[in-house]
Amino acid sequence: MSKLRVAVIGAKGRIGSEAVKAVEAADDMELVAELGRGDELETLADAGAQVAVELTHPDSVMGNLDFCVRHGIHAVVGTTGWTDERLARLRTSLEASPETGVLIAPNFSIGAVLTMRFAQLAAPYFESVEVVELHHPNKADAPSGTATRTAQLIAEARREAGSAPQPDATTTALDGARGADVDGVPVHSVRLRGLLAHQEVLLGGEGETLTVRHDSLHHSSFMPGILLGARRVVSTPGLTFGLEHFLDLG
Ligand SMILES: NC(=O)c1ccc[n+]([C@@H]2O[C@H](COP(=O)([O-])OP(=O)(O)OC[C@H]3O[C@@H](n4cnc5c(N)ncnc54)[C@H](O)[C@@H]3O)[C@@H](O)[C@H]2O)c1
Ligand SMILES: O=C(O)C1=N[C@H](C(=O)O)CCC1
Repeated sequence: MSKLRVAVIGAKGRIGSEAVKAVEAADDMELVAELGRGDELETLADAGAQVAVELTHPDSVMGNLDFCVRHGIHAVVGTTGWTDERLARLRTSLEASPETGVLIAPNFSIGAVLTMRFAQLAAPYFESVEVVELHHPNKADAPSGTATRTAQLIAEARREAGSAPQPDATTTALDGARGADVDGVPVHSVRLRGLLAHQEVLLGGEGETLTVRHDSLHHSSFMPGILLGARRVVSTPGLTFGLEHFLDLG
């Protein structure tokens, strides 16, 4: 069977360099291009890439995806900073290339995907829910893509269950003290040397609390998700948001 021809954009970065090694080590894949900042995107087409793994920066991702979609190159995207407006632009460009698939995964680690699912399940059963995400200080965006998605899923679950607004008697607060408001869920961002990517979802009810915590301790935690994404995206046209759609979580 022929190998899947995979390119990595952002190949010299923290996660990109790990992705290069993971693709090289995968028996069913061939690494056909490694692009860094300033490299010509035409290289992707010249190399015959079927899938581009996009791991760059929120300022770069839209241009890179625009090229991929226009050239029918499927994409697996880990870069964060997604807004409704950006997603709408991407959906519009995909309409002109209906056979192309793009997977955007706020987090490729199975533990983080499960954290999101557990939080979503638990959220309607507790009065209070807050998200704390903790990352290395070189991260460009806050809150993290994972925390933003987690908060959105929590808010959706609470809306569907008809949950009351969260109790919060705060009338005086320093700017930022109560975190960012994502769909009514407070999200707090910590940036600390020594950390990689961590998240806690704190849930509180009468006389009890529940904490769901996930820690990515090494970039290798993201690799099985990236490889799975590359294998699946080639037969999944259109936009898929979240790795959970490629996992059988029941
Ligand atoms: N979804 C996930 O599971 C996951 C996990 C880790 C990181 N990330 C995200 O991936 C992105 C990269 O993270 P990082 O920690 O590796 O950052 P990084 O700064 O270490 O690496 C990014 C690399 O991309 C390069 N780059 C920037 N613009 C480019 C362009 N136009 N073309 C080619 N290369 C370009 C940079 O020079 C750099 O080498 C961030 O958005 C981060 O949040 C996602
Ligand atoms: O290191 C990063 O940057 C990460 N970004 C993603 C996010 O914003 O959620 C995933 C975890 C690592």
